[in-house]
Amino acid sequence: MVETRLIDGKAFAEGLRGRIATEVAAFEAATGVKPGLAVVLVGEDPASAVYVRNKGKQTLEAGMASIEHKLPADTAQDVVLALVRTLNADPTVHGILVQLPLPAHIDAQAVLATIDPAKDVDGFHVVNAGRLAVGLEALVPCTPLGCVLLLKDQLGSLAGLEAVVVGRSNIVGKPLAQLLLREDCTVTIAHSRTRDLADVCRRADILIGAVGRPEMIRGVWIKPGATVIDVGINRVEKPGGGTRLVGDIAFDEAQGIAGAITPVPGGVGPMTIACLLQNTLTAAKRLVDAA
Ligand SMILES: Nc1nc2c(c(=O)[nH]1)N[C@@H](CN(C=O)c1ccc(C(=O)N[C@@H](CCC(=O)O)C(=O)O)cc1)CN2
Repeated sequence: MVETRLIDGKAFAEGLRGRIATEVAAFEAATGVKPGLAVVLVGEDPASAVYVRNKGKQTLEAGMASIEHKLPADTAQDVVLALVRTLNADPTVHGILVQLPLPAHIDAQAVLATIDPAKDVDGFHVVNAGRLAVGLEALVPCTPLGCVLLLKDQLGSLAGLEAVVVGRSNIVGKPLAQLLLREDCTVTIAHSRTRDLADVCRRADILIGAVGRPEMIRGVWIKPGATVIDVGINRVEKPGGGTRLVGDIAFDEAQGIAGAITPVPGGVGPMTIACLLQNTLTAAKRLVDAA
């Protein structure tokens, strides 16, 4: 039985946001440029509205400019594309983010492909995905970046460690596997259709749950002492009524087996917005250097 440490993503993200604010102030003093982040929200999804509000608030707290565009759910795709093109051409905007999911009538890939890759602070554009895959400088997706920052803080060097990523989304699973490869991990991408998933997970020194299924990864699937990162944010019914958030990992079962684990909430989630701010500053620096 090992003692399982809790990885406090909320505290880590707070510290990171403080360091970013210091860097933003120094950058603005040196260049006269205030980094600007434009966020586009289409529709009234309540969770997305909360995330966008938090992004705006934390952007301002970091000393950057926040530009919000809220469009009704029935906005035509061409209108969204035209807005993105306007933001691409706006020199006061250094980062552009279109909140996902988009309403069903809008082709998300078409919208993401319209964002200038130099301002693509979500790192979802195929140019940034490709640059990450071939080892070139890229803007990288925020949630995977947050996972790697937490892992390096816990473990130092990740070189040679066996990492299993359960989940193959373009937003988390695939870019996270690329980032872990860049850290010299031995990486397996598994998913809900992987044969003998429990055995595959048991190989992992680093186990990542990013499959979007509540508590699918059981405690007995975890190698004793492994570092476990839970990317899942699933809202489930409570027995007595109401709802609560759970991750993709059965958190209670992991106690006494995992060496360390992120909680949900308060683990990976807060790192997503902190890394978005980091990417916005990086994009602003590169755009100013390139001008
Ligand atoms: N364009 C994007 N869309 C979406 C992204 C993204 O990175 N870019 N990720 C998610 C939503 N998201 C940010 O946009 C996000 C999700 C969760 C959190 C977070 O801090 N979660 C808290 C719990 C919050 C709650 O109580 O519901 C936590 O885990 O502690 C931040 C950002 C999908 N869309």
